[in-house]
Amino acid sequence: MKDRLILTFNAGSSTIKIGVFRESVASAQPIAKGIVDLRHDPLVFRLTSEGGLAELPLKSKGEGQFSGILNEILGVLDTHFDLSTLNVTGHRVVHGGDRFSGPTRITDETIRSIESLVELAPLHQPQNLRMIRTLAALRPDLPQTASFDTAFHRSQSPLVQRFALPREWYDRGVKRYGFHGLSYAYIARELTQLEPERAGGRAVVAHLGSGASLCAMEHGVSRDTSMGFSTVDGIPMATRSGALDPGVVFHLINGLGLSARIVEDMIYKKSGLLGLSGISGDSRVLLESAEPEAWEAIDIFTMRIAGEIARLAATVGGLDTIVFTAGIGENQPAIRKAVCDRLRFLGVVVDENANDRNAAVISETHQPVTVRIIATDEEQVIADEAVAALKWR
Ligand SMILES: Nc1ncnc2c1ncn2[C@@H]1O[C@H](COP(=O)(O)OP(=O)(O)O)[C@@H](O)[C@H]1O
Ligand SMILES: CC(=O)OP(=O)(O)O
Ligand SMILES: [Mg+2]
Repeated sequence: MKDRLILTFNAGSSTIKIGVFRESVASAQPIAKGIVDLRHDPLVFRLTSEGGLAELPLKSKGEGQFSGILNEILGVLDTHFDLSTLNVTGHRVVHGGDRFSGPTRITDETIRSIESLVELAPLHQPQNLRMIRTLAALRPDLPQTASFDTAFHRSQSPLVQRFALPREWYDRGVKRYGFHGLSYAYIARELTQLEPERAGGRAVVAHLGSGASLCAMEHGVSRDTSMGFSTVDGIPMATRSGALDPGVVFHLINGLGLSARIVEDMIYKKSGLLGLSGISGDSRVLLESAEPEAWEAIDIFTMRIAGEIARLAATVGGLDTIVFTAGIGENQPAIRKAVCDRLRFLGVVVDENANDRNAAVISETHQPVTVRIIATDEEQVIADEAVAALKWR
């Protein structure tokens, strides 16, 4: 049988990640990965495959030229793989609202539903849609599927999903949805492989990337999460504030007369590590910096993460496992240690040697809480879901 290829697109707040997979009976087999960091100028497409790493400069500039970027990426991929054998393209779509509790094949009608959720995820949803539309224009006969970040959290109870607002708003969709679900689904799968009996038991997973959130799981099932209605809730991130007293927003808009758009832009794009440090939203830069503001930003970040882990442990009635994942979680020992040191009172004790080596288990043996590092793979989940969604029809 001729190879059938699957392409995945994951447009996050700062990067576009691409996966190339071969369809197989068991699951999608990865054959290449690519990334474009939208913060870089000029843009470079870094493609890793069996042949090694290729760094390919792109002509299109910045986020404004999204279709151009996508066109160039497809051109590059076509020279490496035979895209005529492409069977399906799977997309990460950040917000699925109440409508989508699992992956779906994309139709004009699903596009309209995804579009109606743009306001709820302004950093992501428009990019996800542009990807889908550009591909539909370039390859109208190619099936496309959507995998939703919100879907994994549909197992949460109304106790967790409700805001303490008048009840009618919940019925009108104003509730806590949660995000990074594709990453959490992957980690839940890995925990099940590692511990088939209990899948980590009562676990808190810390997905720390440019966007960052935490998820409390019981045996691999989502029970609570730090991101709520939108991707700005929870802990501070690279450029997002995280949870903020709504009184601050009223003050800025009603008291100081700033426009809602300016305040929104500040909260999503100029706050978090970037706003606190005044230097960078990239934790790698802050950890290298000698400026006190850089260290204060990191201290606030790790304190808020530890606080959220303690809250999430209360939702699931204790803590057996912490998992660190995504760019920061997988690669930055200093941040993991600072978080864990604040959680000693819960039985979290880090083995510094293991932590410095980014080992798979970084807690000391015979401690109540196992602390793990697991590299996440949203692309694998998108590819597997794409194959499944095609079969359902
Ligand atoms: N070795 C590393 N490689 C990539 N990112 C890293 C590394 N160490 C720390 N990071 C942090 O992780 C962030 C990217 O994480 P990632 O999970 O790829 O995020 P996203 O999907 O939101 O773009 C970067 O902004 C950076 O601050
Ligand atoms: C939901 C979200 O914040 O995604 P990302 O981390 O990819 O920006
Ligand atoms: Mg991401």
